[in-house]
Amino acid sequence: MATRLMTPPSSSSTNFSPSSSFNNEAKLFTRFISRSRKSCLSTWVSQIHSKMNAKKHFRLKSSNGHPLNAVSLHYDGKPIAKENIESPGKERQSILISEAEKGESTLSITVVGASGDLAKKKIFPALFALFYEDCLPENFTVFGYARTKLTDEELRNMISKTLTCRIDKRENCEDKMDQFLKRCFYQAGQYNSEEHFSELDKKLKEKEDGKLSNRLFYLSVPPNIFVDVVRCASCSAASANGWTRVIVEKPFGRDSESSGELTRCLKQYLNEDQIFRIDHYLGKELVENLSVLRFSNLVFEPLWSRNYIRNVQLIFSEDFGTEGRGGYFDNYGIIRDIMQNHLLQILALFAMETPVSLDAEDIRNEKVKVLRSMKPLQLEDVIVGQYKGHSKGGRSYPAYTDDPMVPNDSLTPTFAAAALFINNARWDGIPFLMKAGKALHTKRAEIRVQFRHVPGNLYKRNFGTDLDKATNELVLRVQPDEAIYLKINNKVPGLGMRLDRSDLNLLYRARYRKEIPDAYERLLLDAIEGERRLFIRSDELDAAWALFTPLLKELEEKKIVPELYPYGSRGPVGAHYLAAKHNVRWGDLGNEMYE
Ligand SMILES: NC(=O)C1=CN([C@@H]2O[C@H](COP(=O)(O)OP(=O)(O)OC[C@H]3O[C@@H](n4cnc5c(N)ncnc54)[C@H](OP(=O)(O)O)[C@@H]3O)[C@@H](O)[C@H]2O)C=CC1
Ligand SMILES: O=C1O[C@H](COP(=O)(O)O)[C@@H](O)[C@H](O)[C@H]1O
Repeated sequence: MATRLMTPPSSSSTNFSPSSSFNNEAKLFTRFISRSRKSCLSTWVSQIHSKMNAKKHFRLKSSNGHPLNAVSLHYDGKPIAKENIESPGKERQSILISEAEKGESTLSITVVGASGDLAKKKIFPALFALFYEDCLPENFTVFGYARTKLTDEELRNMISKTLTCRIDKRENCEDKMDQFLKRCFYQAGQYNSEEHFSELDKKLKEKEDGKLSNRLFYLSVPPNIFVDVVRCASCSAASANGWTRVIVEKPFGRDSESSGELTRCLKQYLNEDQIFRIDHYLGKELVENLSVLRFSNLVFEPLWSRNYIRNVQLIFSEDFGTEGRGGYFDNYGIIRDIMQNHLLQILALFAMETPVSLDAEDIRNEKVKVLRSMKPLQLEDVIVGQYKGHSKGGRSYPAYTDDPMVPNDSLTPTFAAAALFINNARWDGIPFLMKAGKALHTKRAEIRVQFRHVPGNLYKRNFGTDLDKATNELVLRVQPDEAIYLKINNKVPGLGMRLDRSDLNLLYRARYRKEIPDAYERLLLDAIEGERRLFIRSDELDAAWALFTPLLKELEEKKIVPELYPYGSRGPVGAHYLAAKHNVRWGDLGNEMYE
C-alpha cells in the first residue's frame, strides 16, 4: 500500500495565534494520529518535548516580509502553537516550532532531474546564490538525482560551470563556490524505482546524522514522470521526523482533465500544503512589486478600476524560437506554455481585490476569485500564429516546423493574442489583452495599463489629432532592464504651448545598486521557509484550466491554422485586428523611449 509523504505537521511559516495553547496542540495532535503512520509518532512526540524547552528565535528569510509569518515561535518564554492553514476547507493544524528545531535540524534539497536543462540553468545557480547570501540553514545538503550515471565529483563539475551566473564578480566567490560544491552529492536512479529512492534515503540519512530532517524535492523532470517520483519519494525517501515538501514544475497538465488527474494522483501521496506548484513569473521582482505599487501608494489604488483604466495589456515576447525544446513545445503550444500560467497569474494579481492580509491564503483567495469571475474565452477573441523561416542580413532563421522534433504539418501556435474580460464590478467590460510569442523581434515581458481620456481636456487642441496617444499609460517592465514608468503629457519648455509625451521613469538599474535576484532564488527560499504565497494552489490551477480548456479544445478540434509570421518580426497582423476590435492599440508598438 502506498504510504504518504504526509509527515507530522510541518514547520511551515504561516501565522500563529498567541492564544493557541498546548491543549489545542494536543487536540490537533490527536486528530493527526488518525492519519499518520504510527512509526512517525513517537519521534514526533519526543520532538515536541524537546521543542518545548527551546528558547531561541530565528530570522525571517522568506519573501513575504509580513510579521505574522516571521513571528517568533515563543511567547513569554513558553512554546506557543503556530497555526498552519493547510488548504481551504482543511482542518487547521497547530504545530510547535522552535529555534532549537532550526539549529538542530537539517535541510536536504534533492533536485530530481539534476542532469537536465532547468536544473543546470536555474536551480543549482539559485541554490548557490542563496548559499552565498547566507540564506540557507547551517546544516544543508543538496542532492542531484537522475538516471544519468554521475559521481559526486562529476555532478560538481557539471554544475560548477553554471554556478557563477550572477555572483561571479563578488567577493570570495571562488571560496564560497567550493564550500557550496562540497555540500552537493549525487545519486543515480530510475524515477520509478522505490529501491533507488531508498538508496537516496540512506545517503540523506548519513548526511542528516540523526538530526531532525526537513526534505525538499524539486521535480525538474518532464511531467509524465511527476507521479512516479512522488510515489517513490513518498514510499522510500520522505522525512520521518520533519517536513517533506515537493516543488513541482509546470506544465501541470495540458487541460482541465489531465491537470485534475495530476492533482488527484499527487494528493494520493501529498497534502496540498506539501505541494509547491511553481510559476517562476510570480518570483520576478516586478511581479512581486505589483501589489506593493498598488496597495502602498495612494495615487494608484483609487484609479485601479474600469472607471479610469481603459485596458490592460500583458505582453511576453522572446527573440528566439523553440530551439532544443520543440518536442516539449509541440505538445503544449504558447497558450499553455505562457498564457494559461505566467500571464494569467499576473492578471489575477493585477486585478484582485485588496486581500485581508499578506498571508498566502488571503492572497490566493483573492486571486482565485478573479479567475473564477472571468468571462469564458471565445474563439473570436483569440488569434494564433506560428513563425516561419526568414533570412535577414545574410543570416537565415528557421521555421518552427524545421525543428526535427516538430511534425511538418504542426498547427501548434508559437504566438497568440487574446482578449479576456473579468465579469465583476471593478472590471466589467475592460479588455485585458494578452500577447505571447516566440521568435519575435525582441525579448520582453511587460504589463501596460492604458488610462482613459481626460474628460473635457483643456489642452485637447495641443495634442494634434491623435487623442488616443495622449492618454496616460503605466508600464511595468518585468524584463529585461526592469522599470516602472508612467507616460504623461507635458509642456515642452518654451514660450509657446506645445505638449509632448514624457515619462516619469523609475529605471531599476539607475535607482538601485543591488542586483535583482533570480526568480528561482526567491521561490526556492520561500519553499524552504514554507511561504506559499507565490505558489499556485490547486483551486487556482483548476480555475485557470477551466478558462482555457474549452478554447484549446476548440482550436484543436477545428484545426485552426495559425497565421504565419517571419522569425524576428513583430508577430502576425491578426493581433492588431484583435486589439482594434476592442478599441485598443498595443502599447509596445509605439515609439518607446526604452526599446
Ligand atoms: N528548461 C526550461 O527552461 C524550463 C523547464 N520547465 C519544466 O521543468 C522541467 C524540467 O525541464 P528541463 O530540465 O528542461 O527538462 P529536460 O528535458 O532537460 O529533463 C530533465 C531530466 O529528466 C530526465 N528525462 C528527460 N526526458 C525523460 C524521459 N522521457 N523519461 C525519463 N526521464 C527523462 C533527464 O535526466 P536523465 O536522463 O539523467 O534521467 C533529463 O536530464 C520540465 O517539467 C519542464 O517542462 C519549466 C520552465 C522552463
Ligand atoms: O516557463 C517558461 O518560461 C520561459 C521564459 O522564462 P523567462 O524567465 O526566461 O522569461 C520560456 O522560454 C519557456 O518556453 C516557458 O516554458
